[in-house]
Amino acid sequence: MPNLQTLSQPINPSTAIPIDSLAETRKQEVVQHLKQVIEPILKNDIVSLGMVRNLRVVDDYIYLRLYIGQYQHHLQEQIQATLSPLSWCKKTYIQPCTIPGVRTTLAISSGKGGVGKSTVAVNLAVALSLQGAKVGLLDADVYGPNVPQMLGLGHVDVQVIGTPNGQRFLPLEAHGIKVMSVGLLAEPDHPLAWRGPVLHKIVTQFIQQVDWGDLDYLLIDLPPGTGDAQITIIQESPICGVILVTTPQQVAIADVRRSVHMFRQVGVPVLGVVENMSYLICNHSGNALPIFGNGGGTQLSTELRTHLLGQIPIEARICAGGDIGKPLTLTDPSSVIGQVLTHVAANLEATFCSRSSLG
Ligand SMILES: Nc1ncnc2c1ncn2[C@@H]1O[C@H](COP(=O)(O)OP(=O)(O)OP(=O)(O)O)[C@@H](O)[C@H]1O
Repeated sequence: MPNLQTLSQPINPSTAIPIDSLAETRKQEVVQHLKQVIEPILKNDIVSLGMVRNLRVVDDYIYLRLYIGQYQHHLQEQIQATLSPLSWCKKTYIQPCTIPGVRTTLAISSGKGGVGKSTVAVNLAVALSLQGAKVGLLDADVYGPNVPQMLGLGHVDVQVIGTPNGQRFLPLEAHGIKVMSVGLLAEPDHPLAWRGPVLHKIVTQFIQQVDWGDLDYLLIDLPPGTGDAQITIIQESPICGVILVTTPQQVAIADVRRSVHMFRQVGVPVLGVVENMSYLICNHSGNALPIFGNGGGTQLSTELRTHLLGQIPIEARICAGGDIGKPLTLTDPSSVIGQVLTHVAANLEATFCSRSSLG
């Protein structure tokens, strides 16, 4: 183990190189080596994919967290092999972070509340499921957990079961999608008044302690914004990418910009932006009316060099579908939201294609 005392000494007398600067140089060297490890399905290196986090070099030892899905454990051996030529490195400690049974974890996020993040999450889960994927939806929106209602689930007591790995929450099921929500852990109609370390502990347990079985995709519906809760969830989950939801108006766009910077700082790839409530089709003229402004999603995706994944109109049936627990993508896949999210789901399948390429 490294001599932790050296951390408090700014100078290594033998080399006269400041310890901090030596560690930083070594860290950069490690990063360059790690960039040679390519994830075979995503065809990109594990650093750019945000799979390596909390990388530290202490003395002659390397520590890192590796955020992986089920079936990516082989990357650990590759990392060890890639780092073995570093002559100064006595040992690499890899802490694998995974959600048991889950191949691909994706987050749905928004800069501000009420823009339709949960609506998109629920309908995207349905679209993926209609394409044959096994899908789970984790409603981690501690400020407004609406997913159970949007999928027609009333307030049911969550069952806890014993597994070889300890006690686990049993997810509910709706329309073929496995569902777990922070809202189910609280009294109905009561706010979830968790803050600081308590919030951190509960959210961390919540992410790790659900018995999902085998899933191709776990979608995490994040709380809106860039506060403590979001950062904890992002840091504790093996999220492979995030889809941001916004409305076209400038205040919403400004908040999404902040979110994108947060994700990039933590190293989570932003897959693209879905613009919701983009326009309203006028019953009389049939024209598209840009109620919340025009071009915000396009402007944002150009500015932040990310993709505009689709534009969803304001439609009463989307709202009604959420209220009665029957997502419009399920009841009318040819609706605009159905088409947009089917297209997004097909792109996700093409990118993460877990079923076709892995056993
Ligand atoms: N395209 C749309 N057309 C009509 N109504 C919509 C549309 N998208 C969302 N809604 C409605 O807007 C409301 C807010 O949507 P939703 O709960 O999905 O937003 P959210 O961003 O997840 O909110 P929160 O931040 O509170 O979690 C809901 O009543 C939903 O049915």
